[in-house]
Amino acid sequence: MAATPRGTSPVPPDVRPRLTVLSGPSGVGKSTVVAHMRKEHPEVWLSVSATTRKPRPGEQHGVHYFFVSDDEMDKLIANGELLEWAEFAGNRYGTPRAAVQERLENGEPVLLEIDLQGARLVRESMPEAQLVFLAPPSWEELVRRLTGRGTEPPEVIERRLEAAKIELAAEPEFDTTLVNTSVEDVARELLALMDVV
Ligand SMILES: Nc1nc2c(ncn2[C@@H]2O[C@H](COP(=O)(O)OP(=O)(O)O)[C@@H](O)[C@H]2O)c(=O)[nH]1
Ligand SMILES: Nc1ncnc2c1ncn2[C@@H]1O[C@H](COP(=O)(O)OP(=O)(O)O)[C@@H](O)[C@H]1O
Repeated sequence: MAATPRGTSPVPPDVRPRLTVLSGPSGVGKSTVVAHMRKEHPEVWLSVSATTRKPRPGEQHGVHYFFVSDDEMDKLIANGELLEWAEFAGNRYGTPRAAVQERLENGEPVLLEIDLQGARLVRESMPEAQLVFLAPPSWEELVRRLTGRGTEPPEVIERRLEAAKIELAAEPEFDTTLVNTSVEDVARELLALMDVV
């Protein structure tokens, strides 16, 4: 057996990707897939983002998002408390740094559900992260889902569909693409990618 050089750990480094980023256009089904996955595997930790967007009916502070004012968001950014942040369709969204770091230091898998700009920033700062793109079965189906969700007025849907065109074009930047035809299948595939099952 080869001697272990002094100062290095005899335990091989854990090369499994511990940070997974899930991105994809608004309405593709990211939240639905993640909720399904966590119902069966509550041990999968999802970062809760801060946002200046107003809560939708049923959304809870600290569960779906930390809903913050513009001033509070300014402070989070200025104090370096966000791992990344981006403006999306007129609101700002950011990932609180401390909670993510704590989990990664404990070797726990971490999932971020963030937009394309955020995914690019994570890739720059943490090249070991795996980037997963959730794609719709078709453009028509994406429009149907976003419209059918009924949570945004028409002008907001328009803005999100404009952003979706840019996001769909960026799919080749991602390590893996999952097509959201079946929520159950995608949730299973995502768990496997995260090495949870
Ligand atoms: N960069 C970044 N994007 C985020 C963050 N949290 C959420 N997002 C993204 O912001 C976009 C809009 O989110 P949201 O308003 O909840 O709409 P939804 O994704 O259509 O349900 C989505 O692409 C989210 O993935 C974050 O912390 N950072
Ligand atoms: N595989 C699927 N088949 C049919 N409808 C879906 C599927 N996944 C999600 N949906 C529906 O599409 C809409 C948008 O899903 P949501 O999870 O809110 O998307 P996102 O978080 O990506 O914005 C919701 O009404 C949801 O029930």
